[in-house]
Amino acid sequence: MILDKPALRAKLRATRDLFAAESSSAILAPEAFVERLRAGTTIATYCPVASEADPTQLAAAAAAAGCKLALPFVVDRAAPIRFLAWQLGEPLVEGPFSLRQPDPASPEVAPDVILTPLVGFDRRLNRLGQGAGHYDRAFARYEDAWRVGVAWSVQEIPAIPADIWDVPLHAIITEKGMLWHAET
Ligand SMILES: Nc1nc2c(c(=O)[nH]1)N(C=O)[C@@H](CNc1ccc(C(=O)N[C@@H](CCC(=O)O)C(=O)O)cc1)CN2
Ligand SMILES: Nc1ncnc2c1ncn2[C@@H]1O[C@H](COP(=O)(O)OP(=O)(O)OP(=O)(O)O)[C@@H](O)[C@H]1O
Repeated sequence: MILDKPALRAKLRATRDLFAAESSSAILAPEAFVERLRAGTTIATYCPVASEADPTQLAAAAAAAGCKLALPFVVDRAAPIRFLAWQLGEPLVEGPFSLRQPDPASPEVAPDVILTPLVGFDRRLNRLGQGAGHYDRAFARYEDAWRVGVAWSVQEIPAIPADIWDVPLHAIITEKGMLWHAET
């Protein structure tokens, strides 16, 4: 079992690249996800880069349910991300790490649901991210938000080595469906 996070990240990114190159699956919105969406609440989604799973169908389901959308805005590794209001189809600007981001003049919003990109996950809903702590810090700031990871099923490994600051997810959605503990 690989225990150090940088080595795990490299292995999982390679697995993800291979899977995305060969597969034409899409991430669809599971019923249990749609049922939890409430009109007027704010859902943070993300714009996928490279071989990341695409959350567009989840964001579209949220918009159809009357939710407001937001996207993360990142300046660099050190600064925390901020969630800015955004609507499907609204223009994006180039950001660091090849990201496409919302207009920086958009208002900052507090998300009720955070759709979270990830590099790896395990069945206990631990996640491994990019290593900058951007989502770990967002989870600490918005501790009441519903934390939903979005990934390809091949990104699952038996156990993610968790550090004390790692906050587990409430649910993970892959092309195979939603993994969650119903009580959360
Ligand atoms: N699509 C997307 N948006 C996101 C994230 C993400 O992981 N994916 N973030 C998550 O925190 C935040 C941005 N933070 C990031 C921090 C580090 C790297 C990074 O080190 N990227 C690597 C390449 C990664 C790869 O090949 O998958 C690099 O640029 O070398 C990327 C994003 C917010 N927005
Ligand atoms: N709540 C927090 N406040 C400040 N720094 C934090 C917090 N949580 C994590 N960090 C910092 O973020 C860095 C990255 O952590 P880690 O390698 O666990 O990220 P990750 O699991 O890849 O997740 P992420 O997607 O959030 O980057 C660590 O240096 C850690 O100290």
